[in-house]
Amino acid sequence: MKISVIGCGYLGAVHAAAMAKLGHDVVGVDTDPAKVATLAAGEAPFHEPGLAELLLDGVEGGRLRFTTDITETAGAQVHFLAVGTPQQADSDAADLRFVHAAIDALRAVVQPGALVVGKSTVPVGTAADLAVRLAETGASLAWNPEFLREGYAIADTLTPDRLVYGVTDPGQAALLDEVYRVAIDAGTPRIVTDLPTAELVKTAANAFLATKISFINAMAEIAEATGADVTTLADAIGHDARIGRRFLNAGIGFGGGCLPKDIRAFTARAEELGRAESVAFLRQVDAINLRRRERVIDLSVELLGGSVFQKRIAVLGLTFKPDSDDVRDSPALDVAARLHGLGADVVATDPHGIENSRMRHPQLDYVTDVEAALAGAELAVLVTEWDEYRSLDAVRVAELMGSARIIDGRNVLDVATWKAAGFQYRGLGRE
Ligand SMILES: NC(=O)c1ccc[n+]([C@@H]2O[C@H](COP(=O)([O-])OP(=O)(O)OC[C@H]3O[C@@H](n4cnc5c(N)ncnc54)[C@H](O)[C@@H]3O)[C@@H](O)[C@H]2O)c1
Ligand SMILES: O=c1ccn([C@@H]2O[C@H](COP(=O)(O)OP(=O)(O)O[C@H]3O[C@H](CO)[C@@H](O)[C@H](O)[C@H]3O)[C@@H](O)[C@H]2O)c(=O)[nH]1
Repeated sequence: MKISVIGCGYLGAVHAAAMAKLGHDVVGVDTDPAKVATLAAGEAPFHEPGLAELLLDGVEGGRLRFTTDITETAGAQVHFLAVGTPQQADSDAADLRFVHAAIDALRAVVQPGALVVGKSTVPVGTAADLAVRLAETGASLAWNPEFLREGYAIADTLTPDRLVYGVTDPGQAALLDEVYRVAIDAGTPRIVTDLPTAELVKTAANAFLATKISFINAMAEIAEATGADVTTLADAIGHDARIGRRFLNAGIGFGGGCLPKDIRAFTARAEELGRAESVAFLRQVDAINLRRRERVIDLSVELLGGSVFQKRIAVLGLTFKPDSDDVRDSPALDVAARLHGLGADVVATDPHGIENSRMRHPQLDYVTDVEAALAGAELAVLVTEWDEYRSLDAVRVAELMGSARIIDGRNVLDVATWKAAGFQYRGLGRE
């Protein structure tokens, strides 16, 4: 099938490459010429395991190309919309200007009978507005929200947990079944519903995930006040299948290009709908999450005897999670910048996040080698749980550092081992 993908950032690049892998004839469109040049060369513009191989395979196989010219999408039967929906600069609401620009551009080229399929995360009600804007073209609109996780994006796209179609007629669902034939034949559950439900499924899923993380981080705050251990607590409640252990890892909290902005946009949309109280708890979810970053700063001050000023601190991790180079709303980068702001001599390291961090915070010192970051540091702060930081040898780290102090901002180190190596250890909600 001929498919176009409008917007080839994180979601769009992965989706285009995956659609080509499924045998479709795919053209990806983006307004950023540098990104298009990279993608057209079969290279990944960001770090995502497996993406580069998939892109190269598609481009060399002739099933995948990229362009800045939207008129090249004219023959497509299905146009996926994957442009960004960031938080507005001056409010919590989603900025829909890229969605509107893409729909306006598509209006001029889309053929009657074609299907435009929204994948971006949008406030509930957006799709119905867009359908009206498209009506005169003879094309129709469906919504097919995306649930991929960075770091697992390829597998999540090729073999998703579920497919959700928001449609206005059964023919749209049949066409989407053809797009996802491989997953459908493999038994992937598929939920066919209306436009607002499909939009809301996505928003609700991210709100739930964020709430689960803030719930365990709230328990971490109580654990800190009582000497309880939040990791043991998570293990214990997680054995209850109704609760489940996943997404109960306490630490410095959630970041990234999705959960933080999506819960804020949901709150803003609920206010517009006159339903502010229904999701008022999401303000608490956000506040708990941001307080965990403060906690790392407070612990740093405490461990360093009352001030971080001119103290050398090694910050291990910059990305919002491992296996990604994404530093959008990253708690790790935020902690590094705040410590620097307090006058600490911060040396930050990350396997893949330095380039993107430097663009946002050029004032920080970055080193690629973790041992170089640790050398002579008075405090180490582990804030992204990359495997190479989880597996650090405590005795070797103690030798490298001037003094053995560590904050485990992701609760991934073995407390007994680090204490045995002489460390003053602080986790979040434990020890
Ligand atoms: N990143 C994820 O893991 C993920 C997962 C699920 C859903 N989402 C949602 O998908 C959407 C995209 O997220 P992202 O992380 O890929 O964002 P992104 O910022 O990485 O990518 C957006 C891309 O759209 C391009 N663009 C903007 N306007 C355009 C236009 N008019 N025509 C063509 N291209 C245009 C930009 O140049 C950019 O490359 C958001 O709504 C996000 O919430 C993202
Ligand atoms: O127990 C946990 C689990 C996650 N996190 C943090 O939560 C954030 C988000 O993690 P994750 O959800 O794995 O990353 P994303 O790639 O942002 O994926 C989320 O956002 C996407 C965009 O909407 C959705 O498609 C995904 O389903 C949803 O999981 C990261 O900072 C993690 O460190 C925790 O602090 N504790």
